[in-house]
Amino acid sequence: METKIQPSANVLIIDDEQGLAGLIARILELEGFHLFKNYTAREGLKTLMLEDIHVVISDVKLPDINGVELVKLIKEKKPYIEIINLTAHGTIADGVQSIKNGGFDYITKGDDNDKIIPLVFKAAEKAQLQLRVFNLETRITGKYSFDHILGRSRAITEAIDIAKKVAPTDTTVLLLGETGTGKEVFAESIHYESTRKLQPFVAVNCSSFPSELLESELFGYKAGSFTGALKDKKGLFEEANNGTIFLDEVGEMSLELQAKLLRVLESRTFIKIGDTQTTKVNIRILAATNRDPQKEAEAGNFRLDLFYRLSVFTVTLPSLNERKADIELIAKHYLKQFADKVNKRIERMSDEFIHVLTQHQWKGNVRELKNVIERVVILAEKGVIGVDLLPIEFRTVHVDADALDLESIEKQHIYKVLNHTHGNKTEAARLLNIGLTTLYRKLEHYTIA
Ligand SMILES: Nc1ncnc2c1ncn2[C@@H]1O[C@H](COP(=O)(O)OP(=O)(O)OP(=O)(O)O)[C@@H](O)[C@H]1O
Repeated sequence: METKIQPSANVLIIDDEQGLAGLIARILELEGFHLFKNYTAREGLKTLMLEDIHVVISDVKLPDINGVELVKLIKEKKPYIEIINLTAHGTIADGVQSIKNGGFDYITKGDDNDKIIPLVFKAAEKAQLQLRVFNLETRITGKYSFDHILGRSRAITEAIDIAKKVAPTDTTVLLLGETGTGKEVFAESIHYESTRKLQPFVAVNCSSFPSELLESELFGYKAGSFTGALKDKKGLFEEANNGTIFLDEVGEMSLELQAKLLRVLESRTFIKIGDTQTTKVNIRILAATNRDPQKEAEAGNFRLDLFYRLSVFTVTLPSLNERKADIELIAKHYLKQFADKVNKRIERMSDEFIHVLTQHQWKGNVRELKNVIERVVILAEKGVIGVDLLPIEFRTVHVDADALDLESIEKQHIYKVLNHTHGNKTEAARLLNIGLTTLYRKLEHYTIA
């Protein structure tokens, strides 16, 4: 069967070695693909944000993030992109994990060179189709609108209502909330429900760059302004022109950079590194922090004037512990999503499972819950999800005031010790000063998995 691609299919190669990657790039260019190349996962993720990439070919061994893990990160952000991992000879496990993480396929370096062209054609065709569907969904049904934010509790619906009101305006919004509470999800929804929705949405995590690098990322530079600045480079503020820029972890910016950000907020102008003139942009600024900005300002880590500018309109997102009523609904949603993804038939979660989820202290909020459900779906072998699939730290015993008989206390104590050893039974038996077989017998007796 003949595979057809649009001449504009974009392929990003992420590899810190020149050899094979260079060769693949040349071959693919001859086939009509448009090539992008980065040496680290971090640079690659940035390219993905700015360009309409269809296929990523990534080495597994990258200097910053493992290429197999990168598959997950890319799929989370841009599910329509197809990823092919380059694995080393004899590391089949990496290839298998890559596909489990949502990768399109993998290629063993050196062995599979003849496979690469047909594979990239197939991946590009699939990705282009997916991108078309994605764009339609996004623009027509508003997939990134507030409707996909999960939760019916008062705490979250109030936050949604406030954010919906500010979305169509051009006002700067500061999103506050613990890690994993959905600040980026809210920022996206605000953008996609604004008049700028067909323009770029650029998200920058300010904590993932050292200060000087963040400055050049945000503002760009002129050729010759420092060693290595071979040609002019646009910064992210310029890339986001006419659209929205989301500055995540804004509280992590250095004080010097905060002063420059203040200028952008006040006049929508900035000076590129090495430039003598100002550049003007038309952007909406959304920012987020999981710190208390007032306290940070008082401690001298956050400029007070910047804080006032950013907090013209704040939206505070509730932690998951403050909206426990939503836990079951969110868990169900992700259970279905992950089960569909791996083609598993899962009927329901047991009552005990839901109870344990509701009792848990969710430090990582929705992100943590989502990860737990993904793990549970991978491990599930039956249609009903039980607590035995949860990590050990979830299976703490809730002390019932009436249950003070010796057996209950022994059960609680075993749980506690297992928690302490992160599930390591040999270590737990040693601490309990009993034999391993005895521990197993007790675990079976008390139905502790
Ligand atoms: N209300 C929600 N409904 C559905 N999914 C959510 C919700 N809140 C968060 N998530 C999911 O949880 C994960 C983390 O969300 P997000 O990145 O928006 O959090 P964050 O507050 O920006 O975290 P951080 O401060 O660590 O950057 C994402 O996968 C997101 O899809």
